[in-house]
Amino acid sequence: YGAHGLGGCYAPETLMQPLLDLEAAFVAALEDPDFQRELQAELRTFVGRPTPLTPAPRLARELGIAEVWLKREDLAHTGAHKINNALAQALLARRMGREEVIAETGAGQHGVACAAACARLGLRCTVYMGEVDMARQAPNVARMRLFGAEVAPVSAGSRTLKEAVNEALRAWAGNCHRAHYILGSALGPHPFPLLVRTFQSVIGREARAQVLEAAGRLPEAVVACAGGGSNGLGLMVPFLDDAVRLVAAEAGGHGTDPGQHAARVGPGRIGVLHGCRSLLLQDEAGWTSDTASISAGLDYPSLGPELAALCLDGRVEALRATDAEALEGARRLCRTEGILPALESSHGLAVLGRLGARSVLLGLSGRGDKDLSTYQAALGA
Ligand SMILES: CC/C=C(/N=C/c1c(COP(=O)(O)O)cnc(C)c1O)C(=O)O
Repeated sequence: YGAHGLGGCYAPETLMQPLLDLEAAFVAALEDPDFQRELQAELRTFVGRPTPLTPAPRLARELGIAEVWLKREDLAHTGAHKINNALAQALLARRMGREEVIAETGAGQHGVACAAACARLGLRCTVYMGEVDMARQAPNVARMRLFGAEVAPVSAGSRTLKEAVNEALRAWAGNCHRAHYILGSALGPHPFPLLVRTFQSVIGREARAQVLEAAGRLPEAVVACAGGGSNGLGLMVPFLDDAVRLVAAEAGGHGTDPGQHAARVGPGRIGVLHGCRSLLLQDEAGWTSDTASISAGLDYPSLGPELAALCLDGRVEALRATDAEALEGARRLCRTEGILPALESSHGLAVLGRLGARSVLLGLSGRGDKDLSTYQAALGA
């Protein structure tokens, strides 16, 4: 992707053929009317698409912005955008004759989405999740198990998303003829970044049509939080050729020193992690740095290669919101519009007031039920 040659397929020999098979199956499925018909029917009747584009006049007034629109992925089934990709990849897995799915999760939303899609399609599901994330997103662990998935605790390293991806990739490498690995963000070895952004771009196609219909023109700015980059790319890709500012909000954590945040644009340098070459938080010796964020879904040292390339090429502006600013963004949305956002989405809310834009469309990537204990502790709910 982009002038910096990001992306690629840095995978062990044993995964090369499964990745080639996946790319071929993906291309064939996209061209298969039956696959598309089933995917569209499931998105409509199981996921509940199209998700609404909600005007937020009271939030806008408090921020001094003329218009704020919210693309409501929090209202998709399981409570976040992750279901768009998980369902499509589960349909693809079944089409490839795979009987089981492996996945990683940080915030638990991707894990819940995979567990729900696998229950729906009759596939076995194993989700790898860091022990730290299992504690801070406990409601999602319960939901995965209720959907019949096995949640495999990961106790290595920082016990968050990075290690969960390591374990999921390792498990897939040892079982790649029977299992499909549903990678949850626009990351990983090719074709995963392409697959995920393609399946997530339904968000932006809907939002662009909805805002033209409701407002009669495009917004000045389109904003999304960025962990691996899937909800951001899904929302922004259909706007790439428009004269619209595109803004990605990264996790500013609780400081600017290495290990205190997960802001890759700026502090990150190009490196390889989890099969793809992209912006990566790393030390001088090239060891991946620790990260920190109040939101599990943004707490990851690398940014997906396509969104990283768009940032490096200047098409997407990367801003960062600290833990405290994200909490304030969540509090403000709750009080002005009666919507409880996921901590990840709250990073997008936190930057709206800084843009100097008259009209803004924000991707609300998920709901905040999973974060209630954090909100209660921080906001005294
Ligand atoms: C795949 C690991 C990321 C997860 N979630 C990331 C996430 C994100 C960040 O991931 P991207 O959209 O891929 O940047 C944003 N919003 C919500 C509600 C999220 O749950 C997860 O496991 O649920």
